[in-house]
Amino acid sequence: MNVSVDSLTITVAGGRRLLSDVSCLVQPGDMVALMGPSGAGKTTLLNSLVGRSIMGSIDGGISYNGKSLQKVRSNIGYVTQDDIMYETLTPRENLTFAASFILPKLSKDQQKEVVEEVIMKLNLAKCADTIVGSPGLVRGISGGERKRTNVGLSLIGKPALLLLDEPTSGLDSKMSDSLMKDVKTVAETGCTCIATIHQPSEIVFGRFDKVLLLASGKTAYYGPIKGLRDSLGNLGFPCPPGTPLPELLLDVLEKPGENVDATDHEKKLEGLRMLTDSSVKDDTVFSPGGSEVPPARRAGFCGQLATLFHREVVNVKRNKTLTIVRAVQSIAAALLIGLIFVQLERNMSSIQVRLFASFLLVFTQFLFAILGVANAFPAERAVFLRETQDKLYHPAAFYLAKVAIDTVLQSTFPILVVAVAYPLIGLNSESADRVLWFYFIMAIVSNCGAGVGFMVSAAVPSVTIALSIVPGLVMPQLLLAGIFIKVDDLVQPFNALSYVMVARYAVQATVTNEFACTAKQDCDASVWRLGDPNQCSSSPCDFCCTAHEKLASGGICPTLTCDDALRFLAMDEIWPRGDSHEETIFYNVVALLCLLLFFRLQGLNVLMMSYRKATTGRCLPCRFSRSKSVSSEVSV
Ligand SMILES: Nc1ncnc2c1ncn2[C@@H]1O[C@H](COP(=O)(O)OP(=O)(O)OP(=O)(O)O)[C@@H](O)[C@H]1O
Repeated sequence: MNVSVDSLTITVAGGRRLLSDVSCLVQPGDMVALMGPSGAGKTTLLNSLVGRSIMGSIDGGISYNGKSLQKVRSNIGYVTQDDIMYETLTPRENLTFAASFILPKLSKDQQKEVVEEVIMKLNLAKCADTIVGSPGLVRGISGGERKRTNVGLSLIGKPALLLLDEPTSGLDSKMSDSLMKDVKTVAETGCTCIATIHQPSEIVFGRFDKVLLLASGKTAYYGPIKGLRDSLGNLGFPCPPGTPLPELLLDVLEKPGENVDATDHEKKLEGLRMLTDSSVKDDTVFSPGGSEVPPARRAGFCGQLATLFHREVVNVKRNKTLTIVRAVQSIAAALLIGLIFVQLERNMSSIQVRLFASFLLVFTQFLFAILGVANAFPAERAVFLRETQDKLYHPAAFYLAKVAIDTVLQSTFPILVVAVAYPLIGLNSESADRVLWFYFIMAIVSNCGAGVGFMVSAAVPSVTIALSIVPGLVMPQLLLAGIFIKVDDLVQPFNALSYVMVARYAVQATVTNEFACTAKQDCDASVWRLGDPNQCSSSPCDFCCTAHEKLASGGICPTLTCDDALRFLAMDEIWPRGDSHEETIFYNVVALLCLLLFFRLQGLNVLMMSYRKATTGRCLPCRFSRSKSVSSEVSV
């Protein structure tokens, strides 16, 4: 692909110019090194070339075979500086999933052939079936192999333009040379390659055809590398024999030392710029050209969804430890709560204790779910942002696949909790309905926790930030659930806030479920309200009084039936409430489902905002943005 950068100027707020009148023409098959001192504008230029988030006004433009970026975006491969990929998958699996997104028209066998070709081209055969791993955490492939896999992900679609951001950073000289040799092989197939590079060795530098030198956002030189050492010598720059050319170039761009005449140095730099100008202004070179590049087709929404779903299943299977930890956590919490509240008596004091036990079970599910997601998603967020910026799939497809698998997982853990804690505590098991309702409420709470966790972790870039936000979201659930103070007695705005608390509806539903008993025929209130506390255990009523309780209540047991218990807990004044226990449970479950839907939709909203922010520098779509600044995607 032919890339023509024409007087590109990027100005950010405050009038600072990141790039100033940068021009160059890169021909198909050229391998160009983008060099300059730190802060010279290399990354800014590379980001502009791929339309990544740049806040500022852009003058001039970039065309690709004479076309705009939008028309050719899918033909551009961008290798980010960080090797962002699924660490639980092998290089072959990462490449295979990429092929499913990028080459949907090809059969599975043809996609496999492309993957194998990339593996061969990048010398990945030896490590193709080893887990990528995470440096310092999970042993996996080497740094160089990760880097090559990262390059491979961009090569799957056979891009016509390959942009690499510091591909050799973190690699030793041997690995760097081996990688750039591989990139050269790609360039030789006609792919235009542009790479930012920091102090390459002479051998690595020699693999490039041209160099674009930037200094303070301006072009210092653009042209062939061959003969450059002689040109520098002719211009009067000192070129001691044996000094590597990249080092010489960076020295040339550095501010002159005290012993050097600044005007003379500036004159020499101008001479270097003149060399550039002669090649850029050459009409024959600047004419739009390059072979026609057909736009690469991406998979449709359903195809994306199927691949993402498959990848998520594999990812969850590989991340077994996380799932096991969450399961063990659920069982341990259920066991602990079950043993603390073991086999509650059916006396008055147990009424309040049943409320606490139900709340604790609900609360721990919420907490585990929110923490689990907030801990795990930020690592995936980086992959999501890279892949959506490369237009591999729509953010909604990613979210749907993720939510589908997550819903199954989040609904599984409460089974363990109910199986362990319910019989241990001796909660209402009058009928199977009671147990099923309890499980259903726990499952929704767990999903709500995951929904909130997702909203947080989709918004922020790191686990640390996500985890520091979580307590702020969990505390209100604890305080406004109606456990410590009845929700009706809460002062404003806490009362209003309690209407959006998962814990409020979960407690109301589980407590109503617990005290939804069938009235006992043999319970004669007139007898048992004044009855002998010593016979408490033989009371035919739902609840009886101990001697202390009777004494404290003035010699009368106020609570005998399940309905009395609900009145005692002020559950007869809750909102929402139906005419029967079943209706009340149902309405509270509907409220929980509404909250769940809200969290899940907000999760998608936050994910879309993160995607837009990474792509265009704005959170809102263009039609909602009042900003006058132009993003690279719009103007380039
Ligand atoms: N959005 C922005 N607003 C203001 N200044 C910015 C913005 N983005 C980048 N800069 C500044 O622009 C200059 C060029 O940044 P850039 O990242 O392109 O440099 P670089 O040549 O890639 O540097 P390095 O080699 O250190 O990565 C830097 O001084 C940077 O601080």
